Amino acid sequence: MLTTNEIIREGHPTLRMAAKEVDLPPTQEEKDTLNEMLQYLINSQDPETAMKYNLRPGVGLAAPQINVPKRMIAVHIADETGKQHSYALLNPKIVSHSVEKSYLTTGEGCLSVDREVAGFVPRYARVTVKATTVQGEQVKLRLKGLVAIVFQHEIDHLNGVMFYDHINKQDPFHIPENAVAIE
Ligand SMILES: OCN(O)CCCc1ccccc1
Ligand code: NI
Repeated sequence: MLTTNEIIREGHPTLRMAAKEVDLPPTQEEKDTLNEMLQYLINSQDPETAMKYNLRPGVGLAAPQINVPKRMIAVHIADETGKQHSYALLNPKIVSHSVEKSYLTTGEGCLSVDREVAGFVPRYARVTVKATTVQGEQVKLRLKGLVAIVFQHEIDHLNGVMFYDHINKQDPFHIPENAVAIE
């Protein structure tokens, strides 16, 4: 089972690499890895399991974070109605996005970053993502709100981008032009 120890931290070169597209259909090993990434998120959000295995909670995980430079991401997150959504995706791609921006009012963190980095991270308010699920189906997801932010954070990892790369150096708490604040 994946634990937080397997997550590489900033400074590790893999976090700054462009991850490689996964040839379809994925190998059994690739499917297992992606399912383990999703299971990590589910475990990390269960208080008992997180306590038992000392798991740092996360809502998303990208394969480069476990030193696998492949274009695979997992997201496990509740929406505003409290409904849990799980995604285990191969080769996710943002195919279109809003002009409008959004930002998480708490700022962002990262399982690969063992420090607080203050500041707002400008994101697209809405994104359309095309991907292949671990079960092999093509999906087209139209996302907004927190899940849209998480997807952008994860897809950034596939391109060697860290959340703090987006923070305004002159004014970290600069609010992007008429951006949507996500609590
Ligand atoms: O790459 C995922 N990971 O480092 C866990 C944190 C996920 C995350 C946290 C805040 C805003 C967007 C995404
Ligand atoms: Ni991250």
